[in-house]
Amino acid sequence: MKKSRQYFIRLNIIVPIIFSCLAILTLVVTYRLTLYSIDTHGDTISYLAAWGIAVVLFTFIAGWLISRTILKPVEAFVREAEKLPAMQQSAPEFNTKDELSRYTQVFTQITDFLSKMDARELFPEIVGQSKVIRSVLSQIIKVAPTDVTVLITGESGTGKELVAQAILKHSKRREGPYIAVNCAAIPQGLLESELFGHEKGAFTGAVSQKKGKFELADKGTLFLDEIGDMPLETQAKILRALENGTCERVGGTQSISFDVRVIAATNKDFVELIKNGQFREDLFHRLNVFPIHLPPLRHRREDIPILAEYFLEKHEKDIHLSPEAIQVLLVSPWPGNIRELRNIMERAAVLAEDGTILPKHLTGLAIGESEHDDELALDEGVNLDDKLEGVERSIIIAALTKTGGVQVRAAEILGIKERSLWHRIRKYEIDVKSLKMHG
Ligand SMILES: Nc1ncnc2c1ncn2[C@@H]1O[C@H](COP(=O)(O)OP(=O)(O)OP(=O)(O)O)[C@@H](O)[C@H]1O
Repeated sequence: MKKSRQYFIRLNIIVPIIFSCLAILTLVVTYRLTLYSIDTHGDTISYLAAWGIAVVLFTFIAGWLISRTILKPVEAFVREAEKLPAMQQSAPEFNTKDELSRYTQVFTQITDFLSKMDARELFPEIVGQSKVIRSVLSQIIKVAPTDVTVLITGESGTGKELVAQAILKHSKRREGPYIAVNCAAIPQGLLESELFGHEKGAFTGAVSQKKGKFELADKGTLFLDEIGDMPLETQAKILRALENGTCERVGGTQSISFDVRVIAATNKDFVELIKNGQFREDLFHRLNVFPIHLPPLRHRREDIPILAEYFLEKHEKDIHLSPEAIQVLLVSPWPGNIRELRNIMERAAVLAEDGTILPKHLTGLAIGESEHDDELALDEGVNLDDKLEGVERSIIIAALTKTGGVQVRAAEILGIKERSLWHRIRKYEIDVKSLKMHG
């Protein structure tokens, strides 16, 4: 049987071509008619008007037919999409708007849904649904498959190493070696020999030749943690090594090539370090190719209840947080960030005898020293509405976490109508499903 040939037609090219042809046709017909009327008839105006109306009608009908043909499959898609349970759950008001708004609404819902699904499926170990965490996940998706150097910044315990591992997991080098160096944990005198290796007898104690981390990470990834704590001389050597793709072992003369992707992290403020002459600006620029910043937990309080439930899930016993405990967690300053939250939850899980964590079980938490000042501080560019919305969002998430995502009960707790809660859930883009998952 003869195979029929298949063509791929791009709508965004074909539609403008069709309409351009129609416009050209209209111009040619009008021009011809004008000439014809002037040559043969005295009553030019009525002839022109009649033909003009005919041409306009023709163009309109042709345009309508074309757009119907194009929009028919779109309409069918939107109708089918609206029937999906996930869509009905999140948007029961599709029929209220005009056609264009309806299409826009459905497409926004679908893309939103897909992006969340994608991120959650790809990074199940990174918990959180704040805007900032979603933006971090989309940055990871973009940068992971490339060989670009990544600089992760953020306070201690914000998840920098977790993010570095997520990048590695989704990179082309995931099968290659992954070498992590904590630059702050290695004594200054030993750091260079750790990074670049040393030859036998290079210094007292160098009883044999040793490969450096750059060499060991060849064809893989080198994670330079706490890079802000690196001494200036080592910084100069790191810069040279990164620029040239080669290094020399301490006490050696031979140049060793390496093919390494660098991910660096620090909890220090580079602006301060550079200003104080503690960090080389050129090395900073060499590392800062793709920056990812992880804000402290107190700046993304909406993630606290989900993270807390996530850490409790790991516990064998069925343990839940009381609403009072959630409120306490929400106002704590969290200087140790997510690491501190994890530790507090682990301790509370042991202390909660009947499976419910109460405020008294949250031992070691800085209650009363709440850094509300941090949140409510009148820093430059403060926006009252944004701050209030952040607080409102956190309270709604706390209620939804408590009810395991059941909106009727959450609305009761909050003393608002279910419909009003639904509107707020949409406004703040709260992912109720993930609360069900972790609740
Ligand atoms: N978004 C998150 N979801 C789940 N667990 C998290 C998240 N962020 C951090 N954690 C957990 O918190 C702990 C601390 O994270 P991590 O070691 O990555 O922080 P860090 O920023 O590298 O800290 P440091 O600067 O002190 O080295 C780890 O147990 C990590 O798994």
